[in-house]
Amino acid sequence: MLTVRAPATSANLGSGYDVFGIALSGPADVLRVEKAPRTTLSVTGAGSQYIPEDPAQNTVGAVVDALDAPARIRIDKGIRPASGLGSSAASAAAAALALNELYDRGYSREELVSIAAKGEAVVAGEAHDDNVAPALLGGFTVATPDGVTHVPADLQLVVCLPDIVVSTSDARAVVPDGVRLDEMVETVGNAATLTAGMERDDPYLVGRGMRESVVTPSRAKLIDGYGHVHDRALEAGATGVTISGAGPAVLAVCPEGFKRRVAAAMVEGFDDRGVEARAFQTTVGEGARLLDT
Ligand SMILES: Nc1ncnc2c1ncn2[C@@H]1O[C@H](COP(=O)(O)OP(=O)(O)OP(=O)(O)O)[C@@H](O)[C@H]1O
Ligand SMILES: N[C@@H](CCO)C(=O)O
Repeated sequence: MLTVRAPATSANLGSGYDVFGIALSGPADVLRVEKAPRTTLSVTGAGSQYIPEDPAQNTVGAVVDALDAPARIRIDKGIRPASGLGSSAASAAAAALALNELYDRGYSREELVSIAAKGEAVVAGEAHDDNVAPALLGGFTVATPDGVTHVPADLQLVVCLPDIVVSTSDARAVVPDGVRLDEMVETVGNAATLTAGMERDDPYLVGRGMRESVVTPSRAKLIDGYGHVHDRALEAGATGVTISGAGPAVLAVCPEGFKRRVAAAMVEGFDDRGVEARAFQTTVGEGARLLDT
């Protein structure tokens, strides 16, 4: 039997819609796999009542098929589904790493990204690499159709998860079909600033580079209290705040020593609007890894 931990991830980072992602040091999913003549699945933990145990409807099923690796799989969810924290991607990434090892398939982590993305296609309808790439590689990732670029990064973060459910498909439905040239110029500038900030572990550059004015404002309407929480986090010292993935989680980048007060301000901000929320004080973290059993 093999046990694998795969982390939550935060996609987009504002200016990198469908391209940027980071691994978080927590929370995480844990998968246990052992060889079996046919695949069976059991799911426990956060939001498990909403996650199908039929392999055909779960992100890990497509990974099993892609690696031709039937197994008895137990998923312990640390990441609530429909959170904006890459819940479905974490299970897919963990399955890819675990089954590759269990069946000695010999794929590199980079190659496993597109295999894990097949799992994401099961729930999202189309394959996005921006959560599975950091879930497998860790750090900051830039996923484009030409491949994934990986940058190790060291940043202090808070993610605040309100008690609201936003499915990725609903959040994609509100994204505008096109952008104006001035909006494109602004986004390119911010995305470049963010990338330079990741290279330098600079929370001020990263925070500034997260600004984005096309996708984020459209999606903010799906998250009760988002504008207020955004402002409260900045007042508390965050250098940048945006929607994590498709939401409803909200991501804040913090200078050293500010996470506690930013986390409290974000939870209070949602509470001001009558929404329960919990905050995770975290960092940019490593990708999926095998655990000793
Ligand atoms: N192993 C799995 N873990 C979590 N959700 C799963 C899994 N397999 C299938 N699903 C389904 O995927 C959907 C959640 O995916 P969705 O992409 O909306 O959320 P997310 O992964 O938290 O978000 P995001 O991609 O925005 O970070 C739910 O309908 C859930 O039942
Ligand atoms: N880039 C994706 C992440 C969620 O799968 C989105 O924002 O819709």
